[in-house]
Amino acid sequence: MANTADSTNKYKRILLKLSGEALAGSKSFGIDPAVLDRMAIEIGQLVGIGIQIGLVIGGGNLFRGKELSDAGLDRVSGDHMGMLATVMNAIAMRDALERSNIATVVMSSISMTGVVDDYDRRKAMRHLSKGEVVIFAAGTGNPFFTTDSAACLRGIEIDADVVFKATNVDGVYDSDPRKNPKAVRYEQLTYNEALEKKLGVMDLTAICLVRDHNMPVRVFNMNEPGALVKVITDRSVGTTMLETIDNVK
Ligand SMILES: Nc1ncnc2c1ncn2[C@@H]1O[C@H](COP(=O)(O)OP(=O)(O)O)[C@@H](O)[C@H]1O
Ligand SMILES: O=c1ccn([C@@H]2O[C@H](COP(=O)(O)OP(=O)(O)O)[C@@H](O)[C@H]2O)c(=O)[nH]1
Repeated sequence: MANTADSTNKYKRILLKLSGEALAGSKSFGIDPAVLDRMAIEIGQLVGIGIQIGLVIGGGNLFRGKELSDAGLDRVSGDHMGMLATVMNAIAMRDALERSNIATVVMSSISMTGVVDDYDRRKAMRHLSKGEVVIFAAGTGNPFFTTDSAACLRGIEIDADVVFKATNVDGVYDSDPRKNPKAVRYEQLTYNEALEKKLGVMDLTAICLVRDHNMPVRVFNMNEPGALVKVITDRSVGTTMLETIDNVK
């Protein structure tokens, strides 16, 4: 793993996963420019304190392969559309970051010459080392995967200290908090517990990947202003998924 930075900075390099839905804000489809700008400002605050950021953005605000397939489309075609949706979100985020004067590169798992760069791990590492934000678009490039898996994969590849999954709930609960108001949030949770209990906050493929490579994951709510800086500086925010429970406070 990348070395942690000085004592004021717990993390040197992170992989941040934003769901596509988060970009839609209060709308059910598309991109809310105000949300994009808020996220760009928060990402800029982390860049400002020297944290290197790899970003994976979902596509659920535009297309999801499973939903298209439920509506009658071929699943692989639907997944291709879902991956292209993540590229559109990545371009929108690059635009917002660059308007905030944050150097940003989009690297796609599916070639799109002249629009975004191809994914190349070594080039990505060089951009990150220079303090540029790298947005990894088009998921893993393969159908039947999710952008959570892509985030875990890229996080491991770029030697991130941690994968942050920004979502619309406050962390991982013992059951779905949107269905069970009495659900209890975990502060920490082992990968195996999440797998055994089939906790639905992240797909099982992604959890197996982080477990096998011992990559910590922190799940937190991005809907409140300042959430990103808070989760970086306060370890009690959200839920940390890791190999064994760590009692050091
Ligand atoms: N045990 C759980 N803890 C937390 N969230 C859960 C759990 N089980 C299911 N969920 C659901 O997971 C969702 C967050 O996952 P996310 O990937 O951001 O959304 P989506 O799957 O809609 O793209 C929440 O909206 C929540 O309802
Ligand atoms: O490696 C990947 C990543 C994503 N997708 C497709 O892209 C869609 C959008 O990604 P996701 O559902 O993970 O977005 P999020 O829920 O995070 O917004 C998925 O539903 C899949 O159809 C895919 O086929 N392979």
